[in-house]
Amino acid sequence: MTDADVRAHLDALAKPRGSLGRLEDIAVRLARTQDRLDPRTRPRRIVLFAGDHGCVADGVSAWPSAVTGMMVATILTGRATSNALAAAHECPLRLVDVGVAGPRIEHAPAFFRDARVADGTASLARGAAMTAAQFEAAWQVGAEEADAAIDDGAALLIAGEMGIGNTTPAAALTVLLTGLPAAPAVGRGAGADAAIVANKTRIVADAVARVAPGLAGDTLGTIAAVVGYEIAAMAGFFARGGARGATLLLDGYVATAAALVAERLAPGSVRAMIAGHRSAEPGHAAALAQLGLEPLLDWGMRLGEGSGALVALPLLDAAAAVLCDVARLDAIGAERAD
Ligand SMILES: Cc1cc2ncn([C@H]3O[C@H](COP(=O)(O)O)[C@@H](O)[C@H]3O)c2cc1C
Ligand SMILES: O=C(O)c1cccnc1
Repeated sequence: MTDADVRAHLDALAKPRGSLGRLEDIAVRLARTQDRLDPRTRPRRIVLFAGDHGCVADGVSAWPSAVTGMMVATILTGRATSNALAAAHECPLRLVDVGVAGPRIEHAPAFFRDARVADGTASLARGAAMTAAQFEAAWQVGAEEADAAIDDGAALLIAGEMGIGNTTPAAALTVLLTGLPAAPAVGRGAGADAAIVANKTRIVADAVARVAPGLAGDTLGTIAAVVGYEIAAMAGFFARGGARGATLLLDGYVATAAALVAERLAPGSVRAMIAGHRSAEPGHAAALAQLGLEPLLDWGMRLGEGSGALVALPLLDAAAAVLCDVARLDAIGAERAD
């Protein structure tokens, strides 16, 4: 199926040609991700992956690592932004601890999974963030989550993340995998001031300079040196979900860094991806451009947790509804005048 096939289908519906404007472009993209003229956005699922980052001790975030655990606890009570938006848009949510550093959750609800690979990464400022084996373990957790969602019928998948410090590995991966210099790849994350941004920029530049020579020879090991557990899990989630024919709706800068990893290690994953929005993080545009993706929204959002993808989700519902539920012009007895 080609773009032209989807356009021909849209043009045969009971409406003037092109009258739904950009919604028709979104419909084409959605249909192509599932290779069908009647793509589905339901059932769907958002999986939030949580992890901590050793580099927070090196001063890359405005927030301490303990906030990751606090937000995990908040998500478990159903009162985080991600819970609110997921509920608003009827998207079942799961939460997976793949590398949080704090105490383990006890007596968790069924939507939580403890799949902790380690108690946070080592600092990418001082050496490898994780080993190749740890990367593969986290990737596998994400792949299992995609399998479980698709086995339950999900046609559309969103990955979200919670991990104080994770815009630093996201920037390092963007620099490593797009060639963007460190300065335009590094932003304020969850509210870093100018001094933190300067320190973060130096740490990202140094880490990438240290590991980049290994990229061609040991791609997985090089990525592992600057990744985070939640990012590795999101990459495995995307690679498996895309391979099994689900639509992948991307969130912001951190999720897109995972998408870059997925595409590098499982080429072709990008065919399943739709970019929900462009984050306020300055490197996001370059990361999306590397993947050839146009964001649906550009609203200055910079939260993560899958929030931008969840806000964009109704646009895909609208595109699917048009493709699936609108009558053909010939079926109502009319002829084209346009
Ligand atoms: C209360 C709170 C809730 C969040 N939800 C997502 N993030 C987002 O901000 C963090 C990344 O920014 P940085 O790299 O600057 O630390 C991640 O946890 C990300 O999910 C949050 C951050 C905070 C503080
Ligand atoms: O765009 C993102 O993914 C993002 C931006 C700021 C903080 N956390 C995540």
